Amino acid sequence: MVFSQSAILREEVEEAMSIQELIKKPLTSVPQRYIQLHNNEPSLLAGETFSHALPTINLKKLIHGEDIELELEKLTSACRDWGFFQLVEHGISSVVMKTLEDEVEGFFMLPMEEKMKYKVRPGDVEGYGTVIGSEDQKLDWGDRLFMKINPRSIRNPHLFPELPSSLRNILELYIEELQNLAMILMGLLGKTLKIEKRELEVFEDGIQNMRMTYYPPCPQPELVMGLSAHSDATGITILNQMNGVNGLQIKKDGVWIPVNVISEALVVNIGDIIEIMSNGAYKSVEHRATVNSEKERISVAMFFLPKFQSEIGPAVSLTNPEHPPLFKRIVVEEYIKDYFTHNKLNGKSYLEHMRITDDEKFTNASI
Ligand SMILES: O=C(O)CCC(=O)C(=O)O
Ligand SMILES: [Fe+2]
Repeated sequence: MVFSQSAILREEVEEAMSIQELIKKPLTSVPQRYIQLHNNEPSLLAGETFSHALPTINLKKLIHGEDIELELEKLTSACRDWGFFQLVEHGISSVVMKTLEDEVEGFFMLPMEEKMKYKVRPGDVEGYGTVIGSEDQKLDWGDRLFMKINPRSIRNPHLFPELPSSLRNILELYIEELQNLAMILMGLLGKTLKIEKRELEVFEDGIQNMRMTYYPPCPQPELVMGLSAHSDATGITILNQMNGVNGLQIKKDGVWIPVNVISEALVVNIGDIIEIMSNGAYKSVEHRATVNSEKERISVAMFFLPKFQSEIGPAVSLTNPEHPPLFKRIVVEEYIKDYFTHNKLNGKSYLEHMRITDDEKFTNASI
């Protein structure tokens, strides 16, 4: 009796942790906990066209092309007008991309007992499954593994080091390649913003986190959200929509628009920290992941932040009496701690919390 009760309990826990487990039973309607009313916001449907497509940036042309100034101009407007772009010719080989896709898919196909070894532990933000804050919290339609990756000393011993070795090996390679790519991009962003080079040094050997997500098909996709609307609390994020299934949407001028997958392209987006450092010249953009009724979607997002002990705030080279700082200065460690207690995934609310209010401007001016 005790055994069967605990078996039921385990099943319930596993269902809350994993949509893959939930949909093993025949399911014609979505359980209440997953229903999120998001359809009252205007959005473009997949077939509809938006007057401009998300910009595509060619990294090779940006570095070795014939007209680098023109490419830099394209990058500037992509960051300023969109906060998001597709990156092609990024230098990550097709073999690495394909191996990673197979290995990440392999992870989500592991039996539940295996994946539960990595489950989010009480009070933790890392691991497999959803961080459940309260009983009435709405749940997203996606199974995730979130891990801190760099510096190595912050790797959680029961997560990355314990992953199947073939997944770990390809991840090590991908993590390093993306770290190099992120630094190249950061340098280019600095150039377009005219931020002094040393102000971006905070990103060298900075913090790198990773979220792998498996979004199973859903019988009523219009009622759920794969990943709720949020902006990323990062410098930049590099997203790999690895199995070619659409689902990402970004909010542009108040309208949700779909980002179509371009084979082997990576999607780069500006996070809250670059919005702060650029003093609002580049803005982080709200985005979300939708799901569909036919095919699972798999993505890996890599997040790049400055070093723990560094301080972030509007770049000194961008602020002057005509352009006063719009955001507070804060040490990264503090920023991250506050983020996880204050916000989670909730629009751009955390960035707003960093904004210097009119009252504070007045107080500062009167000191
Ligand atoms: O899976 C996606 O398309 C979006 C992922 C994302 O935005 C995130 O992990 O922060
Ligand atoms: Fe995101």
